[in-house]
Amino acid sequence: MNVPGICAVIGSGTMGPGIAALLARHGSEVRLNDISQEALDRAESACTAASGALDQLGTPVTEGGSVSFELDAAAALDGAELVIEAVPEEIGLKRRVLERIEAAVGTGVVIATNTSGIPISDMAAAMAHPQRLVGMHWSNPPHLIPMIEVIRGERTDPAVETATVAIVEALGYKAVVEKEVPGFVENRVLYAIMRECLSLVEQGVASQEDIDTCVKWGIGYKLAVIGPMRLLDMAGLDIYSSVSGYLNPDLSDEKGISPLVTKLTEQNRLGMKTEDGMYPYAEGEVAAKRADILRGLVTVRKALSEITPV
Ligand SMILES: NC(=O)c1ccc[n+]([C@@H]2O[C@H](COP(=O)([O-])OP(=O)(O)OC[C@H]3O[C@@H](n4cnc5c(N)ncnc54)[C@H](O)[C@@H]3O)[C@@H](O)[C@H]2O)c1
Ligand SMILES: Cc1ncc(C=O)c(C(=O)O)c1O
Repeated sequence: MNVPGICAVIGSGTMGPGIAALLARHGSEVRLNDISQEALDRAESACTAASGALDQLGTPVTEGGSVSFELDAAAALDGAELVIEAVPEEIGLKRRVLERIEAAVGTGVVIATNTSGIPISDMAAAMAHPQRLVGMHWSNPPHLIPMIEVIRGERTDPAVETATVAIVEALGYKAVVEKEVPGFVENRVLYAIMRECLSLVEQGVASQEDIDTCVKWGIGYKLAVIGPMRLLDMAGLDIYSSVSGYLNPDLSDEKGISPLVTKLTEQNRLGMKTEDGMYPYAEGEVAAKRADILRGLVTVRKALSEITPV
């Protein structure tokens, strides 16, 4: 299976531009749509930056690829063979957008949602043809993280799941096929880590800088090479039993949103997008940090590819 010739990406915030840039790199004519002209203007430079990162990575260019920026959803959807929905994580909004998408495209078109973890069946509830909705959960930044979760809802046609896996593989990425649970696999694991880290900061156990250092060098580096299930074998299951016996009852089981995150969000301190969040950012620092992160991810991915080809 090749990457579809015409793709529409609906929503061009954090995720849309990187997704579009990767599809275009693989030869697709991509229409990136948003309701905000400002978001589309920002998306143009984000696509250029994503394309630069793909150059650094050495991802070959397939002839015929392009990205166009469309305020008009109907124009973006016209002739699309694959539609990827990437609007904000709000089920009511996603349902409305999906209804509009399915009214504009043929019944054979795969409609994928990049939801971070809303069950696909919940989103498909209002669709006339729910068999073509599939979860296609990209990881941020989507043009560099070479793994996509593919999630079938109760009414997703198995052929749509198979076609989505084939598209992921045609992009040179790994597909992880899952049953639907809230958060899917990646965010269940990531949010378990983040819940514990936030709780440790809130309790004053360590500074957030030291927690970042501990996770990057102590856990992140190791897990990138071996994965948690293999790490159990490396550590010894007897050790895991002893430690988890006293540790699990002490871990955070916070059911709500972290009080620290709630406070910052109420102050509109949302992170890099508002140039203030867990960390403050001086003028120009966000662009520099983003460039450092992209450079770091390219370097690490090249190194990891030598031991585990994608
Ligand atoms: N940010 C991440 O790290 C990340 C990673 C993986 C998945 N996701 C998921 O991807 C989706 C998008 O996330 P994001 O971070 O890119 O969000 P975002 O808020 O950065 O961007 C969403 C964009 O959608 C636009 N939009 C809103 N309504 C629209 C409509 N009706 N039609 C077209 N565009 C519309 C907004 O103007 C905005 O530019 C969410 O479901 C999110 O949970 C996010
Ligand atoms: C905080 C956070 N939440 C969701 C996602 C993905 O759905 C990511 C990510 O991909 O990095 C994330 O960092």
